[in-house]
Amino acid sequence: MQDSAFRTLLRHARPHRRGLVTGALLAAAGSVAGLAQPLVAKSFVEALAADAPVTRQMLLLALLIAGGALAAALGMYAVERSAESVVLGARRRLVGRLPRLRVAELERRPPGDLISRVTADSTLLREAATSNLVDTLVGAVTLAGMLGLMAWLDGVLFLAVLGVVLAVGSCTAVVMPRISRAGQEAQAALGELGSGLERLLGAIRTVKANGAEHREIRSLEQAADSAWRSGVRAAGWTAVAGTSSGLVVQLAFLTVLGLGGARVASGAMDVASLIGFLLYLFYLVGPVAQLAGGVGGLQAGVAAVRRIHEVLDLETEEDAYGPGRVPEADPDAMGAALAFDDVVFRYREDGPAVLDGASFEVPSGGLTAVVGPSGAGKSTLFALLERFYDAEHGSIRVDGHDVRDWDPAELRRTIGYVEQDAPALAGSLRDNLLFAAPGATDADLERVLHQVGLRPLVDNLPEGLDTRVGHRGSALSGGQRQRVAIARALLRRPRLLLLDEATSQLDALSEAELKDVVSRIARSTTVLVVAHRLSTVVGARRILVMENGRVRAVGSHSDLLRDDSLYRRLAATQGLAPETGHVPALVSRPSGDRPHEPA
Ligand SMILES: Nc1ncnc2c1ncn2[C@@H]1O[C@H](COP(=O)(O)OP(=O)(O)OP(=O)(O)O)[C@@H](O)[C@H]1O
Repeated sequence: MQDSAFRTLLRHARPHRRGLVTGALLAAAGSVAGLAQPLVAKSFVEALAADAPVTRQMLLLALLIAGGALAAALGMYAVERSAESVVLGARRRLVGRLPRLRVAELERRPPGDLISRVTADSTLLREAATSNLVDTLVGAVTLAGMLGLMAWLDGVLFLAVLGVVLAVGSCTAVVMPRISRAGQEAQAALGELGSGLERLLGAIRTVKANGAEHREIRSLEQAADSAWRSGVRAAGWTAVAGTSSGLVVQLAFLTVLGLGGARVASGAMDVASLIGFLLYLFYLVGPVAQLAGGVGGLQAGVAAVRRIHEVLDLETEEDAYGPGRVPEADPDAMGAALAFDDVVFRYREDGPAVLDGASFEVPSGGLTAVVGPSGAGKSTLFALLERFYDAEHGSIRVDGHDVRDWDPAELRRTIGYVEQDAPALAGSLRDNLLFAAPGATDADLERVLHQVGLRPLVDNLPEGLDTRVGHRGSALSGGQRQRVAIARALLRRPRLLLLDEATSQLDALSEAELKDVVSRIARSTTVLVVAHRLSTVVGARRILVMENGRVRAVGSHSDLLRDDSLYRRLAATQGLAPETGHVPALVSRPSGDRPHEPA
C-alpha cells in the first residue's frame, strides 16, 4: 500500500518532470555561480595588490552575481510552478471526476469530507511531489556517490560506516509509516471538520431554532482537536526521523575515529586516507539531512495521495454504465412510454427492499399520479428512472428500451425531473432557469415563465431575471423555488416529466393554477406526479397506489375510491368525501382534461 501510494505520488509528479529538472539544474547553476564568486574575488584582490587591471574580474564578478541570482530565482520559480501545477492537476482530476461518480458512491461520503480532499489534501501534494521528491532523489544519489568514494578509500571503514547508516536507517524506516498514518488521520479529521461545517452552515436556521449552536461548536472543536493531536503526533515522529540524520553522522564519526585511529596505529591505513575519509563523513551531513527531510515530507504526501485516490479510484457512471444507445423516439408519440416490470431495489445491499416487485405501465402522454403512504417507495421510482441507481431485479423500460441500454445522458435529456425539495442553485434566477438548457432563447424563457405563472414575480423583482436567489435559493419562497424548478425542467422540452411532490409547497390558488399547467403539459408529454395531496391529482388519467414498494392498485380517482381500501382511507383523511365521491370545487379538473382518456 505504502509502495503503491508512493508510485501514485510519482505519477502526479511525472507530467511536470521537465519543470522540476529545469528548476533543479537552474538552482544548481545558481549554487555553482555562488561557489565561483570567492575564487574571482580572490583573483580580484590579487590583481589589485599587483596593481594590474581589474576590469575583467569585476565584469566576471558582476556576471556571476547577476547570473547566479537570476538562475536561482528562475530555478525556484520553475520548481514552485511545477509544485502548483501538481496541485492543479490533482484538483482538476478530482473536480472532473466528482460530478461523474455514481449517486450511491457520492451519498456514502459526507460532502464536507469530499470538499476537504479537493482543497486541503491536494495542497499537501505541493511539496511532496516536487521539492520533497527532488530532495529524496538528490540526497540518495549524493549519499550513494559518497559511500562509493569511501569504499574506494578504505573498505573496512566503509563497512563500519555502512553498518551505522543501515542501523539508523532501519530505525527511521519504522518511524516513516507512523508519520504517514498520523498525517492521514490529521487529514481525515480535517475532512470531519469540513463535514461538520457543511452540516452546520447548511442547516443554520434549524441549528439556531433548536438552540444547538453550542453542541455543534463542541463537535467541530472535537474534530479540530483531533486534527491537532494527529498533527502533533506526526510532528513528534518527524522530529525523531530528523534527529536520526544527525545521529547517523555523529555515530559514523566516532566509529571512524576509533577504528580508523586503530588502523593507522597498526599501519593498515595511512593518515592521509583517514583525513580524506573524515572529510567525506563531514560532507555526508548535507545529503543525509536532505534525504531524511525529503522522505519525511513524502510521507505526508503519501497520506494525502491515498485520500485523493480513494475518490479518484471510484467508478464513474461512464465506467459503470458504458456508452449505451440512443434509441429513436417515435415522432408521433406524445411523450415517452414507461414500464416497471417486477422491480426489486434496495439502497444498501443488506437493507430492506424499498421496491419489492413493483410493476406498472404508463403509456405515452397524459398525466399519471403516484400516491401512497410515506416511505412506500414513490420517489425511489423516479430515482431509478433517472438511473441514479440500478435495480437489483426486474426491468425498467423507457420507450420500450431498458434504462440500462440507454445512454445515461440521453436518458436524462429525455426526462425532466423536479425533485421533492426543488433546490435552486446559488446565482441569478436566469442562471437557474437556463441551468438545464443553456441554449434556450428569450422566447423559450418567456413561454415557461408564463406557463408556470412566474411572470408576475419576475416583474416585481427590481433586477428581474438577474436577481440573485441566494444559497440554495434562500431568497425565494418554497413555492417559488418549486415553480423555478418546474420551469427549468420544462425548458429542456422533456418527453417525460417527473414531478415529485411538485405542489406540496403551494397555496391553494397557486396549486390550482399549477394543476392547470401540468394538465396542459400532459397533453403533449408524459407526466408522472408523486403527490401526497390527492386533491392535486384527482383529475389524473390514472393513479398508481403504492404500498411497501409495490403498486397495489391502478385506476382513476373514482375507480380507486370504489375498489381500493387504502386509497379510500387516503382520500378520507384528506376530506375527499369518498362516501359521496364528492370532489371540492377548488380541485376540480381543469377544463378539457378528461380523466380516463388521452387529453
Ligand atoms: N438515498 C437513500 N438512501 C437510503 N435509503 C433511502 C434513500 N432514499 C430513500 N430511502 C428509504 O427508502 C424508502 C422509500 O423512500 P421514498 O423516498 O422512495 O418514499 P416515498 O414514498 O417517496 O416517501 P415520501 O412520500 O415520504 O416522500 C424509505 O424508507 C427511505 O427511508
